[in-house]
Amino acid sequence: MNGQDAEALKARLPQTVAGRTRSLRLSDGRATLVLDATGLAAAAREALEADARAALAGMPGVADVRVAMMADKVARRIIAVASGKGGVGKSTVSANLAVALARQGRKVGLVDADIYGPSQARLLGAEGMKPKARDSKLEPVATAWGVPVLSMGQLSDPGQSIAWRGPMAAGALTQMLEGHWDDCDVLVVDLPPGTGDIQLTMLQKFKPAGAVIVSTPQDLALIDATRAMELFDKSQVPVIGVVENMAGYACPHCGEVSDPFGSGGAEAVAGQRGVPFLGRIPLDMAIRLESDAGTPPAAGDAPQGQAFRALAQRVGEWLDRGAAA
Ligand SMILES: Nc1ncnc2c1ncn2[C@@H]1O[C@H](COP(=O)(O)OP(=O)(O)OP(=O)(O)O)[C@@H](O)[C@H]1O
Repeated sequence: MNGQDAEALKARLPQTVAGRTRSLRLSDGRATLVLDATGLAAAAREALEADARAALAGMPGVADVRVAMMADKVARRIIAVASGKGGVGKSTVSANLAVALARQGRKVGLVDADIYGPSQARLLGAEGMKPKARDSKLEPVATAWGVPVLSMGQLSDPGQSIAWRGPMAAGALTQMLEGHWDDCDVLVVDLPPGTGDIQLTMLQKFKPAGAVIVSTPQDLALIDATRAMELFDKSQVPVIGVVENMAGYACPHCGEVSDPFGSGGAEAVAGQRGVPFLGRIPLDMAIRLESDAGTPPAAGDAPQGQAFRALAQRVGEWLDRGAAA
């Protein structure tokens, strides 16, 4: 082994590789390089490794190249799904976004923080399953879709109406977010509508990496969506974009598409605020029926899952851009 030779090789590495080099050894013509891939998305990691191999292979005294990649534990990123108004389909979007992101091969968990109507256990077919506690932390409930879930609904008995007041709700949110999420690197959080205590706890204690805003095309929903965006802006949480739900209704009998709530409003609002428009999800009977049955449309390949898969594609690209930055 020759330390000086290794130093000479290191000096000739391109800057992108040198900046991530943890160690480089040269022994009997074999260069062994350890790279720090912390925070890099898969494609960026592969590109880094290819650059390193190409650079070392052409250097004097190198007959063989070994590259090892290591990464510090990547911080878990929270995606908050929010709306200004109730009933716009925020829970449906959260569940399907989480399932579609998991289908991309990501480790995704779902937190249902909707104190007014926790519905994630039903949407993911995990109704009646109670999380256990281990080392005084909650163990998320596994679902058939590879997305573990913790929900406000699981923390109270079914049918028991709980008046979650501020501190109690904030405590429950904290318990859920501090659960055993193990290898989940993305947590989708279904927030209650509006701008109340849960939102404040979320923003102050567990700052989300970004927020997805759900709105229907109605004017009223759009005004409220703008308010929700302002809250995230004030807290310097980037708005990943706006989704328009229940846009366009295809009549199951004649196929004619109508727009019961108007159309295009969410895209216009996104444009005004300079945030991306993430797409339209049609008002589709199949979405409601599958959601009620606990089989999220995004888990299948039928057309009613398409808009959710497209949404997850855009959110996934946003996550990868953040990871590579
Ligand atoms: N694109 C859609 N097509 C058809 N039905 C939908 C669609 N999106 C949501 N729904 C239905 O609308 C109802 C309300 O949706 P959801 O519970 O997701 O809304 P929410 O915004 O989370 O409501 P809340 O604020 O009450 O929690 C549900 O019955 C759901 O199945």
